[in-house]
Parts: sequence; C-alpha cells; structure tokens
Amino acid sequence: MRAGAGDESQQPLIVEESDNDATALPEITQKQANRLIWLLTLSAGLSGLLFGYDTGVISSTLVSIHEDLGRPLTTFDLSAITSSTSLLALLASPLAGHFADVVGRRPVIAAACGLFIFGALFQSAATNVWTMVLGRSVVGAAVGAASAVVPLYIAEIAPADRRGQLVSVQSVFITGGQVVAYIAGWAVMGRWRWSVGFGSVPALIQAALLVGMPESPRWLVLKGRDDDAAAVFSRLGHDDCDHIVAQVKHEVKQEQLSASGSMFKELITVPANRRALTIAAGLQALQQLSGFNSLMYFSATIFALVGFTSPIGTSLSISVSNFVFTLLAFTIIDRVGRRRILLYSIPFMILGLASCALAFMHIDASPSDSISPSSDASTPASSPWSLVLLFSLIFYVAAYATGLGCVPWQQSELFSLSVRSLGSGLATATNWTSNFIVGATFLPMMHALGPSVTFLVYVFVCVVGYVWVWRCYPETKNLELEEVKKLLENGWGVRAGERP
Ligand SMILES: O[C@H]1[C@H](O)[C@@H](O)[C@H](O)[C@@H](O)[C@H]1O
Repeated sequence: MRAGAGDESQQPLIVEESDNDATALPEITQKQANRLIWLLTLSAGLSGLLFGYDTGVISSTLVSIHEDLGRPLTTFDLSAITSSTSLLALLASPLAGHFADVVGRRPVIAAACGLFIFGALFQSAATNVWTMVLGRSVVGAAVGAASAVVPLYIAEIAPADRRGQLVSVQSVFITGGQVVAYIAGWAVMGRWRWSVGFGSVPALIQAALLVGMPESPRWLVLKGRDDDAAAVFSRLGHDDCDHIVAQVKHEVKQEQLSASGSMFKELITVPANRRALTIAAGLQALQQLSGFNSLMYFSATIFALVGFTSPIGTSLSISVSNFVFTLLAFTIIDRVGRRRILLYSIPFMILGLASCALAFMHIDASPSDSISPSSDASTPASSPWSLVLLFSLIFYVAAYATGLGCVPWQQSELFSLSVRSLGSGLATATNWTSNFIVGATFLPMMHALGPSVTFLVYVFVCVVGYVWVWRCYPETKNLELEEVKKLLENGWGVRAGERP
C-alpha cells in the first residue's frame, strides 16, 4: 500500500515490455519512474518560482518606477499596485480549485502559466498606473491558481514516502524565486521593465515542459478513466497499478454514496472533510498571520527605521535565510514529519519574535516620521540593539522557513479525492486573505501600537497556533492519500497518527 517509486520491492513497471529481460529491467524502469516524478515535480514547481519571483520583485519595482507611469506614485497607487496581486490571488484560488475538478489539474496549471507570461509582458509595457494594476492583477490570478493546484498535482503523483519532500519543492522554488527577484531588482539598477518582464522566461520554459506532462492519475480515476489512470500510475513506478486504481475507485465510490449534494456541502457537512478543511485553512492562516510576509514586504523599511545604512542589502539576509532553511525543511520533512517539525519550530519563532520585541524596546525607532525604505533614519546602526534585532529576525525567519513556511502547502493530502480540489482552493484562499490582512495592517500597527507591541501580537498568534497544532494536527508522513482520509474520520486523529 505504501510502496513508492523508491521502494526496493517494486516489480517491473511495464510488464509487457519487461517479460524477456526480467533481471535488468526493473532497475532501469525504476530509475525512469524516479526521473519522471522529479521532472514532473520540477515542471509543475516552476509555478512556485514564478509565485516567488512575482511577489518578490514588487519591492524593488516600487522604488524604481518614479514617474515612468506618467506621474509620481501616490500612497494609494503603491497600495493598489501591491495589493492587487494578493486580492486577485485570493479570488482565483477557489475558482482554480473548482476548475481543477471539472477539467483536470493539468489544464489549470497550463492556464496559470499562460497568465504568468501575459501578466509579466503586460506589466513591463505598462504606461500608466491602471495598466500596471491590471498587469499585477493578471499575475495575481496566476499566482492564486498555481498555488492552489500545483501542490495538489504534485501530491497526487508523488509516492507516499516522498510526498512531503516533493510537495516542498514548491516552497523551495517560491523562496528561491523571492531571492532571485531581490537580486534581479538590484542587478537591473532601476530598469524595472526588465525585471518584471523577466518573469515570462521561466513561464515559457514551463509551457514547453507542460506538453509532456500527464494528467493526475487520481483525477483520471475520479472521471472514470481507469485505463488512462493505470497507465500513468505505471509510468510513476507503482508496482500494482490495478490495486491502486481499485483503491482510489473504492474511495470515490464511498464518497459518492455519502455525497450530500454539492461539493461544497460535502466539504462542510462530512465530518472528516470539515476537519480537513479546518486544519488546512487553519495552518495557512497561521502561516500568514504569524507575520512573516511583513518582513518580506517591509524588512527594508524596518532596517531603515533602526538605522542600517544599506536597508535593501540588509533585507536580502531575510530572503536568503528563508530560502536556505526551506531547503532544510525539504530535506527533513519526510523523516521528521509535518506535525513534529511544527511542534519543534514554532517555539523558536516565538523566541525570535519576543527578542525582536525586546530589541525594539531599546531602539529609538519612531515609525510615525520615518516609515519609508528610502528614508535615512537617524538612529545609528552601531547600536548593539539593532544587531540584536537583525539576528532575532534571522532566527525567527529560519524557524518559520523550517516549519510554517513549508508544512501548510502539504494541504491537499488532508482531503479526500472528491473534495480535494475545492478544499485546497479554499485553504489557499485563506492563505491569500491572511496575506492581504498582514500586508495591510503591519504599517498601521507599527504606527498605532509601536514596533514592540506589533511583534508581541505575532508572538500571541504563534502561541495560540502552537496549542492548536498540538491539539488538532495529526502526523501524515508516509501515509497514502487514501489512508490520510481515514485518520480524520473519527476525530482529529492525533493519537492514531503518532504510530512508528
Ligand atoms: O510558503 C511561502 C513562503 O514561505 C514565502 O516565503 C512566503 O512569502 C509565502 O507567503 C509563503 O506562502
């Protein structure tokens, strides 16, 4: 049941072709299957790179536009350009979930890819604020659709014992894309049309790779295309394709028997589905409300505020740490497990945030008069508390990237097949809604409450989140998707998930 592509006990994959060479072929075909799984994961994961790039590039773009859009940008223009992306992402993700169910996962990934290309070129040709907002919105729709459907597609093609790692490829690509965006923004030295237009390049590569990408075999079973599904499972290295197709079919049949009408109703009324949605959406909300993206968007502002002479350069340390520790998560997630990673890492996030709050108490930072990355704040960077702040932020980011930055994107494994696409879409929409809330409230909170209290608010969110994860999030490592569903049937499944 848990045999994956890496399982030593696997049989020859393409039995008809392997009959006359039973000794050599299993190893070769196993390698081919592994290679295919990686290729598909990387092809789909390119959407993550675009997600990271397009969300990261905005910070350097905003400070480079000057009057290129026909007039100097007002604060309202800045907010409209920035928030249009997350707003469209939050609208697009449930829609993408719906379409992934109706037309399949692959066409939605392809549509997002097209939008990434169009949005990047449209932005780079923008002549006024509103065409720029339109370009950012198109990219937002692409980011929303991709972030809902790519982890779902990868989870459905991945072998159980490597699913955590393969789904985490998306997080590695997102954070890598953010680093590339920071560097590209700096390298083009103000020629923002180049840096935003560059976003079309990985999308074009992805468009070429999509040609050979098969549809998710689990979706094929859902649509009654069992032979096609068995062929894809076989290419993915499953030893007993008929068995796994039968297993997925059994799940589909059971769900059809229990189906209470619309998919949304089924998601809300069936207890296991409701629990899955609560966990998936809760983890996504926690990921965002714990405040990380306030650093992604405003770390340069914070570093200017406390007197660093090169705030934009210093803020690169945030995105690089985020990337490096996401790589760590990618390496350990299937060994340590999702739940355990969160229970180990959230306390370190709390420690990092609390020590930021402490450092701010000793720094004379008054956001009311210097809340802009370009302002040269008067507090000298030589203050040891500024360094304490920098290291605390990096510490917090490292803990975030190892756990909460990565784990919530495993969301689709929690849902049973019949509601998986809608559930993933709604959890992704929760991510973007919370992202929007943090982006919109961080600076006002810094003004109204002061930096220390603002960071204590994030401490509070993490403490509540920790207790909730401990009570409600079961371990899902190494389970087949069909087994995860069973965990949530009679409760949160925390005990049942904690077996060796
Ligand atoms: O998992 C990603 C990653 O942590 C990114 O760095 C962050 O900007 C995104 O909001 C998040 O969803």
